[in-house]
Amino acid sequence: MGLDEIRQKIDVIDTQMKELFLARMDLSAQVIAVKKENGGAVYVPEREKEVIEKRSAQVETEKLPEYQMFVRQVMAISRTYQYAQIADMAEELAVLPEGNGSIIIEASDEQGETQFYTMLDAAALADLSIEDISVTEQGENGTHYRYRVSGDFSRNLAKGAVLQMIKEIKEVQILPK
Ligand SMILES: O=C(O)C(=O)C[C@]1(C(=O)O)C=C[C@@H](O)C=C1
Repeated sequence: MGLDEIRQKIDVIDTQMKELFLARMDLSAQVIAVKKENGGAVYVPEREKEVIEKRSAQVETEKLPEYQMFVRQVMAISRTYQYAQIADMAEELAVLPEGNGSIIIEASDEQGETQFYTMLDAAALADLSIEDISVTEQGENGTHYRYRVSGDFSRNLAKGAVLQMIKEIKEVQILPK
C-alpha cells in the first residue's frame, strides 16, 4: 500500500472518530447538565479507572499503553469541556484577566507527579502557555510550585481549564494580581 492510500484510510477513520467524538461530547454535556442540578463533581476518578479497565480488556498488549493514553486524554478533554460549561458560575474565576494576560498559580504536589501533569495537561488542552515554573518549597510536605500561565482568558475553554486546575489540584491558589 502506498502512502496516499494509507492516508485515505486514515481519513476514513478520522471521519468516523470525529462523529463518535462529537457524540461523546454531547453526552458529556448531558452529564454536566445533570451534575449542575445535583451538585456532583466533574472529576470522578473511580469512574475513569473503571472505564479504562473495562475498555482495556482484549486490547493487544503492544498497543495497550497508547490505547490507555487515548482514553485518558478523551476523558480529560471531556472534563475540560464540562468545566467550561460551569465556568460562568465559578466565583473562583473572578480573578482572571478579561482577555489576554497572565495569572500566577501556586500548587503543592504531595502525591508525586500526577498533579504537576494535571497542570501541564489542562494548560496544553486549552492552548494556554505556562511561561514560568519555579519550585518555591521542597521538603517533607512535598513540592510547592509556582506557575505563570498566560493566554486569552476570555475563551470559555481557558476558563474551563483554570477551573480544572483549581478543582483537581490539591492546595491550588490563584494569587491576586
Ligand atoms: O461519568 C461521568 O461522571 C462523566 O462526567 C463522564 C466522564 C467521561 O468523559 O467519561 C468525564 C468525567 C469523569 O471524571 C468521568 C467520566
